[in-house]
Amino acid sequence: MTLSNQYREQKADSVTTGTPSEPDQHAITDWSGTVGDALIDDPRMSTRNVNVFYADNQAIHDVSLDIGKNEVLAMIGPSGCGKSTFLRTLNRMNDSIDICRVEGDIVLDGDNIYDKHMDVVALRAKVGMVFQKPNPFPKSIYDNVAYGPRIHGLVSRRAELDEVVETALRKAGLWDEAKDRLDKPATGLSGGQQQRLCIARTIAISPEVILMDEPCSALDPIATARIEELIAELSENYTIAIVTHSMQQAARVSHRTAYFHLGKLIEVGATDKIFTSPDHKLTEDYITGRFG
Ligand SMILES: Nc1ncnc2c1ncn2[C@@H]1O[C@H](COP(=O)(O)OP(=O)(O)OP(=O)(O)O)[C@@H](O)[C@H]1O
Repeated sequence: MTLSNQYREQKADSVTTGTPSEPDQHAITDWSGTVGDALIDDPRMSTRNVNVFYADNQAIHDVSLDIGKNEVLAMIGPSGCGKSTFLRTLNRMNDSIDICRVEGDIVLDGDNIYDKHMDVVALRAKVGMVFQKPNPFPKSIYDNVAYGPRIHGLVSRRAELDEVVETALRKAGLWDEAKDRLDKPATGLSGGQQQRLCIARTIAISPEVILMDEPCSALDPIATARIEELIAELSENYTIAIVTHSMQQAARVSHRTAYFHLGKLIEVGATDKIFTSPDHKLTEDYITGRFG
């Protein structure tokens, strides 16, 4: 066989199999389970043997992970590894995707959140979510924050509602900037202020857990720093799980870090350890920038 024919055959082979002719250094070859401290004592939320499918495509493989009380857990990993999919299972946001199927146990306060008797509206009040792009309602600043307490019937009198709104805005670090314009449209706030408003909206219904899916990706460095400070303050009262593409951000804000790769939870541990001496080669390759 001539060299050029050999090359053509190799290339055809790599195209039909979808794999490069060199072995993929980042494939998971010797899978023997998650490395590190995925399970902890007295967690706020527990997930066991979670598998997630989009039709026939399995996006999450057998993930078992606990999230502690007053803990900030960062989820990192290359694009498409399943971070957002896993995060969204924690308050059943995936329910809105017809082709999505979740298997396994996810427990909050002793209840499996996928139990058929689970009240999903009540669940989402306990497990709130902040999205990548700030998404205030087209209403006033006040009404954005008051919306949740009103629909969940948490307050009966206007004075009580005023107090809930003020407390949530204070906790979200937005009170001083917003107090003189509470009746103005929320869409008039800057991007960073809108994201803090969305955090205030989440806090206003007293959740136990706050899920954050790349909450700073649409923000400038100053607004990002403000949200990161806020995450540290909020962790005194809430459990926070955050998906981030920024390893610096994960290192700055989280107590524990979970590294996902091709839908598997490769390694979990104290953030300092994950970023200085990870045990798994794939974690090391990712945090040292060899891929991702
Ligand atoms: N709505 C959907 N329908 C079908 N497949 C989906 C859907 N959402 C995600 N997936 C698939 O699930 C896998 C994991 O995607 P996911 O968005 O959870 O990854 P990710 O790690 O959060 O990625 P990124 O960092 O790029 O946001 C990918 O293969 C993706 O194509």
